[in-house]
Amino acid sequence: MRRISIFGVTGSIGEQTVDLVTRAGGPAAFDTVAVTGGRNVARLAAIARALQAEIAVCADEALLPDLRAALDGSGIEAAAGSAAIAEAADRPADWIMSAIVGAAGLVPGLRALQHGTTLALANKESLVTAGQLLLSTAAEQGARILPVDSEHSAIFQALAAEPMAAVERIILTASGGALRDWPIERLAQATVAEALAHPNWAMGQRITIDSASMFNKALEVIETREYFGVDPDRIEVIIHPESIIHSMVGFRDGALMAHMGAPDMRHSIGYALNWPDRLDLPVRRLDLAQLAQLTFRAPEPGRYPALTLCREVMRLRGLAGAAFNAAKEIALDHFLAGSIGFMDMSGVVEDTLDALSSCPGLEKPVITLEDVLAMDHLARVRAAEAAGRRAKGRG
Ligand SMILES: NC(=O)C1=CN([C@@H]2O[C@H](COP(=O)(O)OP(=O)(O)OC[C@H]3O[C@@H](n4cnc5c(N)ncnc54)[C@H](OP(=O)(O)O)[C@@H]3O)[C@@H](O)[C@H]2O)C=CC1
Ligand SMILES: CC(=O)[C@@H](O)[C@H](O)COP(=O)(O)O
Ligand SMILES: [Mn+2]
Repeated sequence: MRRISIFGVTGSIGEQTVDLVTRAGGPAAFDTVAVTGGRNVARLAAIARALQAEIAVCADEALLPDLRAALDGSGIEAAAGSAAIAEAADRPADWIMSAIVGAAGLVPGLRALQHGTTLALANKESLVTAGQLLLSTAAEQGARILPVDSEHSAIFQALAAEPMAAVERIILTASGGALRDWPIERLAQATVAEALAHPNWAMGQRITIDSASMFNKALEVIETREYFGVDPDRIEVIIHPESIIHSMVGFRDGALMAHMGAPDMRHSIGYALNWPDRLDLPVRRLDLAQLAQLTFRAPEPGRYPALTLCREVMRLRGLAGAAFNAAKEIALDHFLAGSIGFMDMSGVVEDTLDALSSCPGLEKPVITLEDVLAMDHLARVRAAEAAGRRAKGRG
């Protein structure tokens, strides 16, 4: 039986992975090694019991007594803290779902690859912060990274029978997010609740706000560059409000191959879970006559400064991705806390990249985990300062 672990099991991607594992038969179909969560220990323990996991780990050390109590009598081990989450990735497994949100997902994913484990990667932040490191580790260990992000799963599937030499361009589709039809001058006033009203996808809070600002798409452009090794000039973004086409690959003969389906992450999660096979999945089938039309429009740069910023990050490479992601995470924390406005998020990221521009190592060609973690820390400090200045300016 295949041994699997699910990191970030209590989140949106984690729960959808549990749904598919459960539909496949749960403990009768998979040996679950580790499940990890952040703070929701009641749900973490319930999933661990249902899947009969060996160990459940929560990120918050203060919640270990609660997790132990919730697992009492089950025989399932309990642990807590980021080191314990990383150690859970050392436990032998065949397949690991990486669905922790943010840069916290990097170390467990890297540890899994160091053991040669197949990594189903939803945590795009790992590729943005340390793409070279993840890919070189996977290559050294003969481990496979299977993309779970819907766009990258779509591209991966379109490329299954084609060499990269045949690729002319990659077109990432974007819904445009909750505020796509707002007048640009109103965006600065957008509230958290307004930015959370995603038109098509039900996702975690952070990625949903990132979708509205298109920081999500900016991360995905970098993710595409890292994962598929394509030149940034060959990566395009198009707004496709229906989110039916999940991305497209353009080939040198002019053909465009589009991956279509209902906006349901269980497709790309299930594809990665069953790969290299294609098995039945419980996703809605498209009724094209009912859909009738698919529409597209170019993103306006003034509405989505993140899409411009990611181009500079790709020009710099090295540790710029780690700085960009960390600054974005801090800017998002401040927006969620109400201390800065919606459009200040891109301002904070831009200020942080400017403040770090003379930093030795930003363009370092070969990066280590220590380099990445140091840059992540420094960028968080600079971004907090930048957010503080903007908060004062508002007050
Ligand atoms: N949701 C989606 O449809 C998509 C998501 N992704 C990517 O997948 C990843 C997960 O997204 P999503 O499921 O939406 O996020 P959620 O916020 O729904 O879930 C995040 C998960 O990570 C856990 N977590 C939070 N902080 C930490 C931490 N510091 N250390 C360890 N675990 C932590 C949470 O635990 P708890 O809740 O218990 O606190 C939860 O299990 C992200 O990288 C996102 O960009 C990509 C494409 C689509
Ligand atoms: C489902 C998924 O992969 C998300 O990353 C999605 O891309 C979010 O939607 P938009 O970023 O297109 O709004
Ligand atoms: Mn995506």
